[in-house]
Amino acid sequence: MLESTIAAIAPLHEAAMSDARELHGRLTKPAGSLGALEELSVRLAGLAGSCPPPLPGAPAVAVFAGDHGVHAQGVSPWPQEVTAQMIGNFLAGGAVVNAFARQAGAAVTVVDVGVATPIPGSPADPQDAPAGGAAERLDLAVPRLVSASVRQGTRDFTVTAALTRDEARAAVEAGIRVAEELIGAGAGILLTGDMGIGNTTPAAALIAVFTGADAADATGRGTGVDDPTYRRKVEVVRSALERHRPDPADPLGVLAAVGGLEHAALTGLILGAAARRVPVLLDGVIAGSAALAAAAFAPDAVGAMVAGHRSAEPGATLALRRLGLEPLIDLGLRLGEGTGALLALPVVTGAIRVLHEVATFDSAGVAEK
Ligand SMILES: O=C(O)c1ccc[n+]([C@@H]2O[C@H](COP(=O)([O-])O)[C@@H](O)[C@H]2O)c1
Ligand SMILES: Cc1cc2nc[nH]c2cc1C
Repeated sequence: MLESTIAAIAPLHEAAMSDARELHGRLTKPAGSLGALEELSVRLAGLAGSCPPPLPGAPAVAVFAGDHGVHAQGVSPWPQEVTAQMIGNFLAGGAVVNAFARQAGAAVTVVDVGVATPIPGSPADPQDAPAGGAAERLDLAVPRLVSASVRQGTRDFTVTAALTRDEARAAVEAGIRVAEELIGAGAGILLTGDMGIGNTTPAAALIAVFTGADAADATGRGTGVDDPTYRRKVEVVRSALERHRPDPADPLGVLAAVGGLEHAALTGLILGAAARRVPVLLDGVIAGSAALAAAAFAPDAVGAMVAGHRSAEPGATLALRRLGLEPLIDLGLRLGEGTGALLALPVVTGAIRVLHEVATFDSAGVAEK
């Protein structure tokens, strides 16, 4: 499934992009006056293979959740149980992602790919929970839980590989499956979300591997760690890179060695969206690390990616720079959950709406310079 998804990812459609550039030149605005929105709309025309590209109807945010063996190294001030507790909060509609999703009109799907403790309000054994199944229709009112657990948290990658290659592949394929379900249920744009106490540590390790950055430059303060914890976090990332020496040309091996289940699943979501030529709006540093893995699997997948925002986490900027993506908003957010992507959604829709609705100089009778 991973191989066939990668094989389906193709370059942007050049003719649709030149049509979009030409149309921009005829719309009633000075050329280039919509800044980055113009190039974004051109790229989305190339992704859709048509000009104008479709308005991104039925937005869907997928929040992938997992726990991390490396949490045992004291890299986060928060207890691991908060991952499961926050899932309970997402399902009850009480988290920031829910507030922003309601504002944006986006459906919320929470995907357990590897949570270590019981999810409040859910069957004790996630294996007993009903399988996610295709959402018949995207329901905006009720957040949905998909149980796709690969294992209950990763192993501590300062001791051994976080995942086996088979586990990493299962998580990537779970993400591909979610992309296919959401697109099958009518989603015109996917948004990435994540929840996992400790997950900024594997994100930093992945970003260091794929960009070649030093551990100290790729590592940030996550939920807000103090100086001693930050120094320990940098050393944890550095020692994991030295222990595993992951090969950036082998993304599955990198995800297995120093990744996380939600990072791997997000990689799959991005690949699944790119294969179906549906845009995927990236949230913060965890999405950035997954996007690097997706680009290592399939360089053309970058054509489907839109950077929602610049997370305050320094690795996010390194990842976006490597991918050649400019973030749409830069508000110092570092929450995750998909919040930055949701805030950026109207910017993406606006960029496309211009190509649908704005009059030309000719049709509006406005004189050109
Ligand atoms: O999205 C981001 O860039 C981001 C930056 C810092 C923290 N987070 C969130 O905070 C959690 C991880 O932080 P930490 O300090 O436990 O590694 C996890 O649930 C992420 O969704 C997310
Ligand atoms: C409360 C809390 C909410 C979050 N949302 C995403 N990551 C999070 C981490 C914490 C600690």
